[in-house]
Amino acid sequence: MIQFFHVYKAYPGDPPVLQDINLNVEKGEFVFLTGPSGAGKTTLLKLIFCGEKATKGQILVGGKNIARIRESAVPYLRRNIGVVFQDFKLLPHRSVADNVGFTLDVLGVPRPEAREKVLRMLKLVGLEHKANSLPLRLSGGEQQRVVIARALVNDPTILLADEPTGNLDPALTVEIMDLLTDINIRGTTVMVATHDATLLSRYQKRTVRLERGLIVSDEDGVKAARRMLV
Ligand SMILES: Nc1ncnc2c1ncn2[C@@H]1O[C@H](COP(=O)(O)OP(=O)(O)OP(=O)(O)O)[C@@H](O)[C@H]1O
Repeated sequence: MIQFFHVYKAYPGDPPVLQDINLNVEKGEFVFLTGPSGAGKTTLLKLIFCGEKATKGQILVGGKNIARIRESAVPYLRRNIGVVFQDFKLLPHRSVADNVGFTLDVLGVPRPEAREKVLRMLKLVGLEHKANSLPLRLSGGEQQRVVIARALVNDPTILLADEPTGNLDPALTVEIMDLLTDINIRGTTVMVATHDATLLSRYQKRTVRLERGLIVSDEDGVKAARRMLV
């Protein structure tokens, strides 16, 4: 589903942010991406949805080489990828339903069909009763669930989440992680960047660790959780 072959990313004048990344994520997998601040987690996720371009190497997403993709083809790629990033904020003056349905509006999906999809997504994240509320009237955890519903409304095959529980207390963290696990069980390939060790040991998923732009380990869930305990 997602394959990296000898991928490098460097910004002009700086040492590489990612170096010789080789990674294979199968359809339906759940993968944690971890490592210290500045290790390159966000950058790696951005490469997958063409938020950044690789300097060198090949990246296949659903079999397509996206390192060489034309600018005009990027929106088509993104239809298959849901993104939960801190910098993609909710529109404060639009209702929860409008926020979730925004992409469908842009894509020209007919209103009744869009409405049905939005309600299905809000139900999935347990917020159908908040469809007409404004985002700021919701708790932090509820807002994050709206962000997840927005990322999923177009039925993407891949969900990328960058520190999705970053600002949440432990109870809400569990709520969001359970939701992501549920989405994964339904068939979506999920990648989550986090430096929260509690998440890694609690959820026991495949864990790829980055340090200074290099993959230093790639372990299945049980092994990764065991390592967290020593
Ligand atoms: N647009 C940019 N221009 C120059 N350097 C950048 C740019 N974006 C990221 N970097 C650098 O790339 C490195 C990796 O950043 P990245 O955000 O991917 O790390 P991260 O592991 O996600 O960190 P954090 O956990 O703090 O979010 C950092 O040193 C950062 O300063």
